[in-house]
This record gives sequence, C-alpha cells and structure tokens, in this order.
Amino acid sequence: MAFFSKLKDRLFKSSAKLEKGLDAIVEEGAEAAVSQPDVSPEPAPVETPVETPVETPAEPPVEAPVAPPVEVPAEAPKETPTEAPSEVPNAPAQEDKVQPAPVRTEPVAKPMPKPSLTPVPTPKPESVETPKAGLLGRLIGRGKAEEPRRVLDDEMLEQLEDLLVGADMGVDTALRVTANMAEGRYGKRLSAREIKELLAGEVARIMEPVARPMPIYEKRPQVVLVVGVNGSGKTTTIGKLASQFKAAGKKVVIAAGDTFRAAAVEQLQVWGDRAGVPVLTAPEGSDPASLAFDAMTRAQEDGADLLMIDTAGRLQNRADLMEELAKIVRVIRKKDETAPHNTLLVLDATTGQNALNQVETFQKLADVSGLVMTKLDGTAKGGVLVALADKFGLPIHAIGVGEQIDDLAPFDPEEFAAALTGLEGS
Ligand SMILES: Nc1nc2c(ncn2[C@@H]2O[C@H](COP(=O)(O)OP(=O)(O)OP(=O)(O)O)[C@@H](O)[C@H]2O)c(=O)[nH]1
Repeated sequence: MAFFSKLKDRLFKSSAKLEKGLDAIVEEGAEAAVSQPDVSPEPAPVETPVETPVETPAEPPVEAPVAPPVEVPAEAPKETPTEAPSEVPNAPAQEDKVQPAPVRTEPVAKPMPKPSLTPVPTPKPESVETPKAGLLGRLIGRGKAEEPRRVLDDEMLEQLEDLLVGADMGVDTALRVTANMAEGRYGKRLSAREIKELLAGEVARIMEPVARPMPIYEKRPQVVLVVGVNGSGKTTTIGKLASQFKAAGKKVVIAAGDTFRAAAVEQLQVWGDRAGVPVLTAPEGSDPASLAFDAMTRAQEDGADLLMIDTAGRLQNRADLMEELAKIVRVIRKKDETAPHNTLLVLDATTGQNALNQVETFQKLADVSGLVMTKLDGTAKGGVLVALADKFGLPIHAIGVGEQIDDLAPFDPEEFAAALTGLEGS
C-alpha cells in the first residue's frame, strides 16, 4: 500500500471530520449547480452585459466584487516543494547522508521563524477552461457542472473557521488559514473540492518548514534524550526509532531512565528485544542520572552511534522532574559536554490542544530540539499539528501512526495536508 493511502487510512478520523464538514458547508449554501456551469464553452457575444445573465437566477446577491463564473483553478497552487515520499519510512537514513555539524554549533533548541502573521498573497488564479461535461465525463464523475458551489463570503469564512477550530487547529491558526484561503477569492464560487485543495495548500505551507527528520551527527555516541508526559508514547517511539536506526546500520544503546516504574522498564526491554538493541536498566527507584552516566560509559566503550535515554514524565511535581532532567544532563556532560545532541519531546495527538501546553512546559524543563507526534491514527485531533507548527515552529521529526514497530513515519507536509483534508491521492 502506498504510504499516502496508509496515512490517509490511519488519519481517517481527522480527515473524515474535516471532509464531511467542508462538504456540508458548501452544500448548505450551494447554488443550483447544474444551472451554473463553471465556464460557458461558447464565446460570449459582444453585447453581453457585464452583470450575471438573467437566466441564472440561482446566483445569490454578493456584496464583494462579483466573481466571474469560473476563476478558481481546478488545482490549488502548490507552494511547497515535495520530497519523494518513501514507501518504507526511514528518516534517520535520509538525514544521515547530510551529516550536519555537531549540534552545539547550531541553535537546535531555538524555535524556527514563525510564519508571517499577515496573510501571504496567494497567486491569483487564472481562468481555467473547463471542458463541457459530456455524458462520459458525468459518468466518470468529472462533470464539474455537477459540483455544488458556494460563494465565499463572510458567513462561509466563519463556518470554515469554526470547522478548523473544531479540528483542533486553534483559533489563531484557523483565522490565519481562512484569511489566506480567502485572499483573492472573496466573492467567488467554490466547490468543496476546491476548498479542500486550498486548505491542503495552506496546511502544507505552514507545515513545510517544520518537516525535518531527526538530525544525525558525526558525534559518537549521539545522545538522544526523550521527554514527554507519561503515556504519550515515549517507550514505543524509542523502540520504533531504535529499530529504524538499527536498520540504517547504526549501533544503538537504550537507557531505561524512568527508574521509578518497574513496568516502564519492562516495557522498554520488550521494545529493545523487538528492535534487537540492548537496554540498560537500574533497580527500581535508583537515580536516573546515575543510570544515564553508566549508559554513557557503556555506549562509549561499545562504540555505539546512538544512546537513547528514556525519562520519567511525571508532571505532577514539575520541580522534581526539572531537577531530575537537569541532573541527567549534568552527568552526561561530564562525559561529553556537547550532549545531549537531541532532546525529543513526544506528544500524544489525541490530547488535542493540551499538546500546546505540554510543549510550553517541556520547553521550560528541557532544551526541546524536536517533536514526535504519536497516535495520529484514530484521532480526530490531527489539526493540532498545524497549530503546533504555526505557534512553535519546532521541527516535527516523525509521526506515530500505530502500535507496531514500523508505525513511525517521517513527517511529509503535503501528504499530511492531503490526508487531513480528505483529498484523494493523485
Ligand atoms: N495507536 C497508537 N498507539 C500508540 C502509538 N504510540 C504509542 N502508542 C500506545 O500508547 C500507549 C502508551 O505508550 P508508551 O510508549 O508506553 O508511552 P510512555 O510515554 O512511555 O508511557 P509511560 O511508560 O507511562 O511513561 C501504549 O499502549 C502504546 O502502544 C501510536 O502512534 N499509535
């Protein structure tokens, strides 16, 4: 199965929610579609008045400049370059070719520049000559004249905003996205598909700057600290990443740093076995920093490429957690002052807007350098990724789309946008 279909399949709850909502918005205010073909195939007679012809009474009054019958392109403008999506996700291997300089030479924890607050002018769509929908066209579903269309006005924009807020995009992002969608199109008649394409284009534009695989450095061992609240998917993500790194030829060691929960340690051992990677553990209740130090020693002795350190995620006592994370960092820096080279924050997509609070909290506790978003399968809250990208600009290294070892994919903005909005892959 192509990865696009898999992602769309897995994101079905988010996509179904947006897709149905968009269809309903257009249908609700749609004009009589058949009497409103997109484009008159006949050249207009010279004496044709500028106003809407009398024989199209279904056109509702519009306050804004009246749109010509068709000015909306059949395809939304593609503004973001696409990397060839990989059937088998392998983020580490991709990045490995680049081998960037060690992490401390660049401010990895600093948020990337935020997208501009002002709507980005969208290229004005050129008129598209839509061929007259013949019987064959209608039979195969290409009859554009059959599509319900609705004039993009304030009421429709408000409905779109509400829909996006309901899909967990957050108010600020939803307003920005709809403003950009309306740019140059206000008063025009749009079909549901055209709106989905516009929305997908906007989402992809916001997501493109943050879609970055986890950087791999020449430093050995590269230390990856994994943080996040309990249950967000840290253990599972470490297992999946370890498996992918190993498949890419890397020697990996895992440290089970959540020493307070025996079950967490056992679970990590199970994932280590699955990935074929050693997991260093310590007795329940022992000092996680001491384990991290031992793991660092072992990883150095073994010539490991990567050391992945799991951590506790108890936010109930932030001061303790902050001290615990700070101590882990202090001791591993005794071995390598540039460590940790990555601090991954694992977020559970099903928590919706709460994910935004978690980013703020963990940015105070640790130097978060990138995000992994888990449980994107089976949630209607996938829109929160757009809000996260828009608000923080932190790189999204990968997304979790299931509980199996292979269910971790590099983040592809265009595929995500298409899957989120319910567009078919082409
Ligand atoms: N559907 C789905 N489930 C996931 C995904 N990632 C993790 N899970 C599940 O989420 C639950 C919690 O995952 P863990 O990896 O144990 O989370 P954790 O952050 O390590 O939690 P603690 O061990 O309590 O600290 C498990 O049942 C996982 O199988 C994902 O991408 N999709």
